[in-house]
Amino acid sequence: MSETQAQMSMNENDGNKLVYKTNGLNLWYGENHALKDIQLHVVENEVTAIIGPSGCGKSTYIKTLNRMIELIPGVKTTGEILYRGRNILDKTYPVEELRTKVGMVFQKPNPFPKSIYENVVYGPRIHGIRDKKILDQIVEKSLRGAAIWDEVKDRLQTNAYGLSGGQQQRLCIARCMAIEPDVILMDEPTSALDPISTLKVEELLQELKKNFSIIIVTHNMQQAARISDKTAFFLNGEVIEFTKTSKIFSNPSDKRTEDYITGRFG
Ligand SMILES: Nc1ncnc2c1ncn2[C@@H]1O[C@H](COP(=O)(O)OP(=O)(O)OP(=O)(O)O)[C@@H](O)[C@H]1O
Repeated sequence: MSETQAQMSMNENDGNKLVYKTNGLNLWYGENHALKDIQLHVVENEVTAIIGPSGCGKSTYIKTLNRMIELIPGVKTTGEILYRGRNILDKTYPVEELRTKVGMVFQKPNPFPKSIYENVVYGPRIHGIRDKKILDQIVEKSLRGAAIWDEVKDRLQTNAYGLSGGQQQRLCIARCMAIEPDVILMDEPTSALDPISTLKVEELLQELKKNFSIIIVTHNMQQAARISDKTAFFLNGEVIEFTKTSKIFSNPSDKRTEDYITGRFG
C-alpha cells in the first residue's frame, strides 16, 4: 500500500482516524474455515462491539488483532489487518511492539497472584521503568482510570486475589492501562460479573473511550446497544452487518441480523 493510500484509509469515516482496517481476512484452524472474508474497521475513540451466536468467530477475530491467534498451532490466515496503516499479519511486523499498543482484557478476571500494586506495575517494569516515584504515579493514575482507586488505595500491598470478581476485573483493566496502550481488546469482560460490577465496567468504558479505542466481544445485546458506537454482527465466520449501533438495533439491513437481535436464534 502506498503512503497516499494508507493516508486515505486513515482518513475514512468522516475524517475520524482509523485504528484498524481489516481487508479480506480469512482464517482456518486446520480445515475449519473460521473467518471468511472479513471487512471491518475500527475508528479511534469509539467502542466497537462484536456480537453473534456461539462459535461464529468473535473471539477468533479479536485474537487476530493482537496476533495472539498465532499461538494456536495449525492456524492459517490470508488477507490483511492494517493497524495504523501497517499490516500486522506481515511476518516482519514486530509483534512485541504491537502488544505494547494493544492491551487485552479477558472474560475471567486474571490478576497475577501478587499484590494490587505489583499487578499494575508489572507491564511498566517489563518496559524498563524502575523509578519508584514514577511507578507510584502509574499505579495511582491507572487505578483511578479504572475507577477502583478509592476502593483499594489503602490496601495496595495486599494480594489481588482478595478482591471481588468485579474489582479484579477493574484491576485487570488498570493493569492493561498501565502500559498506556492505544487500543483495548475485551473478550466478554463482564460475563463473569454480577450486575452491579457489570454496570461499573460499562460506565468505565464510556470514560476509557475518551483516551482509547475499544473493541469488545459481548453475548449481551443490551450491553452492545448501551455501550458501543458501532456493532458488527458475525454469523458462521462472516460479518453479516457492520454499522452504527443505533441503526443495527433499530433498523437492521439484513434479515439474519434482525432475527438474531430479536432473539429468533442464537
Ligand atoms: N483453538 C481452536 N482450535 C480449533 N478450532 C477452534 C479453536 N478455537 C475456536 N475454534 C473454532 O472456530 C470457530 C469460531 O470459534 P470462536 O471461539 O471464535 O467463536 P465465538 O463466536 O467466540 O464463540 P463463543 O461465543 O462461544 O465464545 C468455532 O467453529 C470453533 O470451534
